[in-house]
Amino acid sequence: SSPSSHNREELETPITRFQQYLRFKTAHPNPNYTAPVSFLTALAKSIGLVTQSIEFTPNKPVLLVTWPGSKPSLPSILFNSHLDSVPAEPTKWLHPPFSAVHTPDGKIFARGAQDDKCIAIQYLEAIRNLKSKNFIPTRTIHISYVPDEEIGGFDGAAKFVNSKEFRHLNVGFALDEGQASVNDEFRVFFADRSPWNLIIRAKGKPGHGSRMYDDGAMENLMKSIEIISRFRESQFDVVKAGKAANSEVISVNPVYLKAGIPSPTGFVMNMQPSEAEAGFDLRLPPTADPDLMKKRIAEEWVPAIRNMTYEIIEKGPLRDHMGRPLMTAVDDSNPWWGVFRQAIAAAGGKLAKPEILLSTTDARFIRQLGIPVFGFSPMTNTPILLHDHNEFLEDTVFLKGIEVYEHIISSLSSFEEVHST
Ligand code: MET
Ligand SMILES: [Zn+2]
Ligand SMILES: [Zn+2]
Repeated sequence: SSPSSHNREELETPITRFQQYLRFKTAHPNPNYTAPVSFLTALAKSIGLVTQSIEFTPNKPVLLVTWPGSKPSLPSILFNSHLDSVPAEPTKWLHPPFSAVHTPDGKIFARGAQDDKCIAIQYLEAIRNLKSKNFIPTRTIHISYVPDEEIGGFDGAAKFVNSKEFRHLNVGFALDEGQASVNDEFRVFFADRSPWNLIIRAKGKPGHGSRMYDDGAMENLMKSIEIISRFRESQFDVVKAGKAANSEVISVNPVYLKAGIPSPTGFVMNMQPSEAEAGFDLRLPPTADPDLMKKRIAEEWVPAIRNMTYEIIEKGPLRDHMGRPLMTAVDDSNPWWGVFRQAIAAAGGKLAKPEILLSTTDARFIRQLGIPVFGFSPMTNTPILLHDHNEFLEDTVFLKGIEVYEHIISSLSSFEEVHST
């Protein structure tokens, strides 16, 4: 090869490959999927892995990377990550969010550094290292890179897991993204909370801004907001009293308000509008009763007598194919739990008590099939910055994660005792 390409190879490291992947503009509402899929395909091929790109929705590819095992009849292990990112507000960042600046103190700044482009590259780098140590997997290892997780996954993971292609993978156990840990213990997640979007629309009597009267649209909406705030406080109090983790209660947060009569300078100030709308992000832990929640919304939060309508958009399943809450067992009934725990120990890591994830991932679609899944992103001593400004990951944490996945991949793929799921 030419001297310049030789130099380039020497300059390429796991960190620079991570930076390259971070630079693709994968933020919604217009994520670029083509470029990162080409990049990952080339990277996987350079390691000697098999790749396949499938479009279940036009222009929304799922990239599947495979390392065949020596006993391909055994259920396989799947490592999932999503290609897309949430948007970033560049003016509020120290470094441009898609520049992947590596600072002298070792931080790599980028939207997606934690959520979840780190694991995308770590999976491949771990396999590269295992291959160079001549490790032969027993079970087949698959990596999936899916689109649209951040907007619900319906054109991504949801379609993928319900495809014949997915059935043919014969997945016995899967890992998906987790969340950073602020201390030195790795966190592992056995369930997600399920997201609901609640939209409340109020109608009411319009009138002069100076008048106080009943049944105005704003008045009606504000009453709902007050009642919802009290529910929010009751849930938060349980957390503050130390009786439950944040992820074990029902959260509800207002995410938008829409009302008022626009004027060239802002809003008309002396008119009470006849329509008002508010949007809420709700998250239900797997133990929550969805019917009770719906009754509460209908009877307490948005009673029809107050001239309001509402819409609940359930963004994903709450129960599996057997009607059970979507939770992966973290005891001896799940043999993968022991294998996973031992792999973390072998990597010199400490594991925190298994948790429910505060937010939501594509893992819920895989769990719905009855396949055990853990959420796991190896980031210790790291502030939790997903969806925040100045998202970063430290180089040493990223590199340690590769080592952790080497242990995980080798342990899981060598585990032979479970012959069916
Ligand atoms: C609304 S589906 C999940 C999207 C994103 N991962 C979240 O937790 O908000
Ligand atoms: Zn994510
Ligand atoms: Zn996210």
